[in-house]
Amino acid sequence: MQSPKKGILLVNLGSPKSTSVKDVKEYLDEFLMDEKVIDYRWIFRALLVKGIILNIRPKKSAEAYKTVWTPEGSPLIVITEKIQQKLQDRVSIPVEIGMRYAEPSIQTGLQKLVDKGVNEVILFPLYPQYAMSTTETVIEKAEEVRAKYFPHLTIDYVPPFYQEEKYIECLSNSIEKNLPKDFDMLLFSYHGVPERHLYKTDKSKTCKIDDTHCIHSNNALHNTLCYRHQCYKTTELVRKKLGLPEEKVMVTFQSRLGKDKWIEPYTDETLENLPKKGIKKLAVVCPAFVSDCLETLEEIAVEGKEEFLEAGGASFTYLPCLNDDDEWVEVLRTYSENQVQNIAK
Ligand SMILES: C=CC1=C(C)c2cc3[nH]c(cc4nc(cc5[nH]c(cc1n2)c(C)c5CCC(=O)O)C(CCC(=O)O)=C4C)c(C)c3C=C
Ligand SMILES: [Fe+2]
Ligand SMILES: [Fe+2]
Repeated sequence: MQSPKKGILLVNLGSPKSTSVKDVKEYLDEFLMDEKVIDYRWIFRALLVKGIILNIRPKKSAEAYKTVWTPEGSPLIVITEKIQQKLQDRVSIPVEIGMRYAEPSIQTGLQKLVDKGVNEVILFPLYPQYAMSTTETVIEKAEEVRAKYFPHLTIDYVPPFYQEEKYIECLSNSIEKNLPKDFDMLLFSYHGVPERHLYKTDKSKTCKIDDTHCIHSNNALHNTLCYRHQCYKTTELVRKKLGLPEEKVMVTFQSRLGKDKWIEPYTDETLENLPKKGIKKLAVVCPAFVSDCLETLEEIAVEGKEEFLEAGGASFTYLPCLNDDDEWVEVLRTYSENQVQNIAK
């Protein structure tokens, strides 16, 4: 038998190769044809994605990507690489990255680890909260790649860390560092998902009761797979850690696509309505994302700010994601270490 050699694979969502319409189209094709993202039967998904979305969206998305692109590439990839380097400096085993969509893919990342002699992988999906369109599709893809190309590899998955003590502490510290002294509300804007996705993964069959059930549920079967529950849980733990009153904190969901009902309240509608309710000084944080990306830098920090100020808001502060913050990298090291002892340098 081979002696075990461990390695870490950090997995994030992925970005297009470049901001060209062709590359954005190729990326969106792979992303939106994933049945865990658009969960229609293949024929209906293909009609919607290839027949409609890919004829309209790539041009608009490419323009949006151009506004956030850095000389080194997509912010999401560049930041994930920085996290990789910093984590590699702290552990004695190889660390690689893999993206669910586009390159460097999960297959590329696993191959790099295998080339370094790794036969036991700790795969870390960089999503604090579980969703069918994030954690679940990453695991499914990694298992597919493992079975096809690396049948002798063992993969351990780091579970969603939405309520883990060290993560909550780190997120709270980062918010505290960037939060202005004077603000009326701290808005937690999470990436949305179609409401139907919650029902699909809910083994307890209780999500359907209503939103408040999801938020306050103590049912472990429900809570481990309910994205809505986990977003509210992260928020509540951070709110308490920061000592903020309930009325100064709100949860919303951003980035919806298509005509289906997504989980509410929607970020864009809320940004328009808050000034009318006397909320003039707003701070916004996006904890579904560990690294800044198109959805935070363009949709929230630029578009969201504009919407809020045009609706009568006075100030809008976007609080950055954890990115390659040292305390966050240390949290990643600790959680990876929980899967395997003695990896610290
Ligand atoms: C953080 C968790 C994410 C969930 C949940 C999620 C669900 C989800 N997303 C789409 C559609 C799009 N998302 C897009 C970008 C995007 N999404 C996430 C994360 C989650 N998505 C990230 C980190 C990014 C940014 C990627 C980057 O390169 O910076 C896009 C592409 C951009 C655009 O055209 O607007 C789409 C489309 C669906 C349909 C969905 C749930 C079903
Ligand atoms: Fe998304
Ligand atoms: Fe739920």
